[in-house]
Amino acid sequence: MQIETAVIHAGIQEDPLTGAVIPPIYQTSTYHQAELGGHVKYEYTRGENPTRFAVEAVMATLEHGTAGFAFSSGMTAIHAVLTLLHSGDHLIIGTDVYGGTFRLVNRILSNLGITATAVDTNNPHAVQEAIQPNTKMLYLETPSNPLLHVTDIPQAAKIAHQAQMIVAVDNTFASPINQTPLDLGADIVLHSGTKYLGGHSDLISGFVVTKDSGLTEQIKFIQMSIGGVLSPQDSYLLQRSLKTLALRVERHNSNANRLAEYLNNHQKIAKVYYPGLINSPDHQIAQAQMNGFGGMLSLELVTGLDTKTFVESMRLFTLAESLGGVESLIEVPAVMTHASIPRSVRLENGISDELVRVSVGIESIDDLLEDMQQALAQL
Ligand SMILES: Cc1ncc(COP(=O)(O)O)c(C=O)c1O
Ligand SMILES: N[C@@H](CCSC[C@H](N)C(=O)O)C(=O)O
Repeated sequence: MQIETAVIHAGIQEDPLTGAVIPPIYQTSTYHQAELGGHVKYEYTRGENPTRFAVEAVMATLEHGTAGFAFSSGMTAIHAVLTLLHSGDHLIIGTDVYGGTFRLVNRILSNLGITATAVDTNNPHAVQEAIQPNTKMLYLETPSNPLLHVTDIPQAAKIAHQAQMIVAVDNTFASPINQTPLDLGADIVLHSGTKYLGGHSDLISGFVVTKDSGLTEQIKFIQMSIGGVLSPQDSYLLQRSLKTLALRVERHNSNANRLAEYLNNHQKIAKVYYPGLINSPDHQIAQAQMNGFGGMLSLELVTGLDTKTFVESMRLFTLAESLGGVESLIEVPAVMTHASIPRSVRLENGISDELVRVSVGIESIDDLLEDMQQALAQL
């Protein structure tokens, strides 16, 4: 089944009670047991809920896995994956990951005896050198937030697997339409479902997808034990959103490509970060492992131009955190999404104070270009 069909049909079974073609919202915390200990599949909603199961099944299909797990946020999904690690374990993580992931690893996991080394995950020597006898996981984000760096997943996974490490990939920026990491060697794929999967900036959610039965059992146990599951209402909304994922991402891709080309040739722009640009250092790898280059780009203005005036001059691009919704957003990572990373670390990793990140929506590209043009003209 092609992915454009899977987003609509995967995981859908007619409701056995009514024949409803859309999975109903089972807004219940618990289920009647006909006899003591006599439940078959559904016992308590933290563990089992048909509406959540339906969206989990779609995500497993879209990511080419065997099991999906829906969480109340992307951070809860990431936390569930990192809970596979135990005290004394070591983790290798990309230098350019979402600020909240950095904070979780460096300020929460570190208190639990789990250590981490941040490296450029696209540098095989750096990954190899960071491996310690107790290294259990390689955690990648590709394309990365906010610099859109691309990691060669098969190459990184090969090195990690030689050392018996688990490879987890945050696929939020790509979405399963543009990239399926499990096909490229990853063991676990995870998402902030708040972004492209939800697609309408109206809910917070997270997903984990696995294919190995051992990892599936472990994540299932962690999800049920820690909780943080996606509610039935949000599971329904997410499932509804997924039906248009392929269409939306196609438009995000083409709008971002057009905008990146425009900005790349603009005299007031010093640098554009977008893997779809032929002059991007990430272009070749992106082309090899992605079906589309995504709807996210970052830029830097030429020295001396005021970033604040620029972002505040936008009319259609809303100044706000988050990404992946139908509407275009703009933000400054240093003071917004990545403010939780200490400045020195941020600068060392290439995230300047002036970096601007753009989430290109699905509006008319002509209107988006016009808005960008008028904002740049203010400088
Ligand atoms: C790449 C990436 N992963 C994970 C997260 C965390 O997701 P959430 O905000 O849904 O918890 C975010 C943003 O928040 C993100 O940008
Ligand atoms: N203030 C929040 C930051 C949310 S960032 C949301 C999203 N990942 C993005 O990159 O836009 C926090 O500190 O967690």
